Amino acid sequence: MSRKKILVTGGAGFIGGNFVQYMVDKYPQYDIYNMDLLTYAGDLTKHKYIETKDNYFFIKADIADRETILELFKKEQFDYVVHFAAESHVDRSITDPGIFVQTNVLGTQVLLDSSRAVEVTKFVHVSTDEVYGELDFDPDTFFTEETPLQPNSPYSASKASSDLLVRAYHETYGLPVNITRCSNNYGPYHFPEKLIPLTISRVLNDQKVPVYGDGKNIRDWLHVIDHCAAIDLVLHEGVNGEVYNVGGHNEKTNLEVVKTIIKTLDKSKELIEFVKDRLGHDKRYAIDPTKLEGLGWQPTYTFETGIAQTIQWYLDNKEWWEQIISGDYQNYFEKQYSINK
Ligand SMILES: Cc1cn([C@H]2C[C@H](O)[C@@H](COP(=O)(O)OP(=O)(O)O[C@H]3O[C@H](C)C(=O)[C@H](O)[C@H]3O)O2)c(=O)[nH]c1=O
Repeated sequence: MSRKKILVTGGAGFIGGNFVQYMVDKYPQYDIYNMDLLTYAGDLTKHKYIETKDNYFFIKADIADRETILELFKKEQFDYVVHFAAESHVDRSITDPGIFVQTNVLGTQVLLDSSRAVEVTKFVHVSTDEVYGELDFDPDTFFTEETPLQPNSPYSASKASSDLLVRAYHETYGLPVNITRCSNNYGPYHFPEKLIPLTISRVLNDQKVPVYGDGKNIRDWLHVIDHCAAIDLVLHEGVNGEVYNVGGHNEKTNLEVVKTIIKTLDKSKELIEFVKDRLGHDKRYAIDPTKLEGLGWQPTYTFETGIAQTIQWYLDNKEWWEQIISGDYQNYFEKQYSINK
């Protein structure tokens, strides 16, 4: 039997990158193709260790480049596609929504057409709980797979649009798909524009941490490795056409998260700086993962164990994030900071 070919889009990013490493290690019998455009959030230095492995391949390409992608699919005849590639930062979508439509919506449609052309065995579309909109602060309410889509930001609207295209390709053409919708991920290689790595890196450098609004917005934190295990499970066991929510049952206010990091690093709360709120800032995300648990998934990290491991990782891998924050990122941060001031 020939070896299975798995295409992972966005495998130079945070979640996709962790997934590529997870799959290369776990499945020597699969060939893992990491396809990424290497935009500002993509970096290959994280893959040094797997680059020497026989079952890892890298392709630089733009998912929205129809001709190139279709040609590539015809040449490689991928068996499975796991689609992470996306513009993912909500703040950036508020200042520059166009690229989110181009990559997240158009790019997904190109991949769907290409997957149809070579009749892939499975297309897993990695999405987000933000497509459901926001919950209020009632702790007994959760997003389920039946919650209507009510995205609020240009980012979540672009992800909801791509989810609907994936659904439509299943309904119309019978493409074997799954959609996964995760809560907020954290862990190694998280790009420092996002709350947790931004806080860790700034606190380590004794710099102020901007907290939007009153800091009471709630996110449900999921360790990236638990997320990778969930996607692996859905890839192999997911029922075609189904959506699976992935959440860690770790709801925290942003202020709790920031204070935990400051305390763990033994720094002062004076570093917290309350700034203007994000436009259309969703109040609360929380996921009911019962359906996925039915396939046998359980998170292995609590927020407490996961954040301790993550902080330690950032302490041990200063070189990785220092090289990022000293580049173009600095301009981005200053611009964003002045918007929020
Ligand atoms: C960057 C930043 C954020 N925040 C607040 C805003 C949010 O309430 C919370 C987390 O923000 P972040 O931008 O890290 O993540 P979300 O906007 O929740 O979205 C993230 O989780 C979902 C599931 C995805 O799908 C997104 O791709 C992913 O970026 O902290 C601050 O208070 N200060 C800051 O400097």
